[in-house]
Amino acid sequence: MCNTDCCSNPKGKAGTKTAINSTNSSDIIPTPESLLYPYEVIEEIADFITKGSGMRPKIGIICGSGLGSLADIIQDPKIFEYEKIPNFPVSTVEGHAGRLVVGTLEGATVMAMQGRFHFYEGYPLAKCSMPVRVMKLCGVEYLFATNAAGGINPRFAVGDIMLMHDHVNMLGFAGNSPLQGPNDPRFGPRFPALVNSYNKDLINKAIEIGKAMGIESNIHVGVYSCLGGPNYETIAELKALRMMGVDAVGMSTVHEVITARHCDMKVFAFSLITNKCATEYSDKKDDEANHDEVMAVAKNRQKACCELVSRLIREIHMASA
Ligand SMILES: O=P(O)(O)O[C@@H]1C[C@H](O)[C@@H](CO)O1
Ligand code: HPA
Repeated sequence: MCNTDCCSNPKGKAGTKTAINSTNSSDIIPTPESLLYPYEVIEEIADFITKGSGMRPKIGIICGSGLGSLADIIQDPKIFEYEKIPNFPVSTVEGHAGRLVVGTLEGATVMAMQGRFHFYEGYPLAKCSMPVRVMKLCGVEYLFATNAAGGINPRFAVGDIMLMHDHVNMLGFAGNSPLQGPNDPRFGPRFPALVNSYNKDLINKAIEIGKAMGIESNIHVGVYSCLGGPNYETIAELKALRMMGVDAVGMSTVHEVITARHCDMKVFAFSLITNKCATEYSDKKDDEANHDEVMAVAKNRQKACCELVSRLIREIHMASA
C-alpha cells in the first residue's frame, strides 16, 4: 500500500502491493523522480489494466486538449477512471477527462488516455510520462501522441494538422528530463538516441491518408517544441522558437515521446493547430491565445483527427494481420 505524497491514490484503493520510494525529510539528496515509479509499480498498474480489461493493447493513444473524442470511437470500451487506477495521477485540466479507455479500433486492440499529465500541473516529467511505460508493459508497440498547439510557421492555418517529424526539447535545454535519475535497463538504455524518433513510414502513410481524405492542403510535416506552460509564450519567445526551426508550440508530448523511444516504441505524433502564434508586436487582442479557443478548434476538427487516426490504425492492423 502506498502512503507517499507521490500518489494521487494514497490509500492504494485498488490494492497495489508495491510501496513507492518517497523522499523523507532526513534524505540529504531528494529521491530522484524516476524512483517514484519503479518497474514493479508500473508492472502492477499494467497488470491492473490488462486483467481488468482482458486485453493486451498494441496501440496506445494520448488524446490532446479537446481531442478526447479519439477515445470515444473505441469499440467495446473498458473504462478506467484515473482515480480508480492504483498509483495513477489525476487530470486537472479542462478538456482532459481523466480516464483510460481500452478496446478495439479498426480491428486493433488499443488503449487511449483521455487526459494527459502536464508539467505545469505540478507533476514531475517522469510522472507526466509514466503512463507511457504502463502502456509498454501492457503490450503497446505503437504510441500515437496528439496535442493542441500554436502554429508558429506562417504557412499554418487554424485547424491544420502538423505531423511531427522532430522536436526541440526546451525543458531538456533547461536540464529537465523524464529519464532523469537512475536508469532501469528493463525499460531502456541509459543514453537513448533520439534521431529518427518519429516513425517515417507512419508519417508517409498519414500523408497518403490525408490525400485520400481530401485534406492534403491542411496537412504539414514539422517540428514541435514543448515549453513548460501554463502561460502562453511571449512574442520574443515565439520569434526565438521560429529562428530555431520550430513550427508549432505546445506544453506536452515531448517527454512522452522521449519515454516511448527509451523503451523502443514506434511513435506517431501530430499537433492540431488551434491558434496562430504572433511573431510580431501588435495591439490586436486576437493575437492572444486562450484555452477556450483551443478547445473550440479541437472540437471542430475532431472528426478529421479521428478519421486520420482510425485509418492509420487500420493500416497498421492490416499490415500485421
Ligand atoms: O495536452 P495538450 O498539449 O494538447 O494541451 C495544450 C497545451 C495546454 O495544456 C493547453 C493550452 O491551451 O492545450
Ligand atoms: N502555445 C502553447 N501551447 C498551446 C498553444 C500555444 O499557442 N495552443 C495550444 N496549446
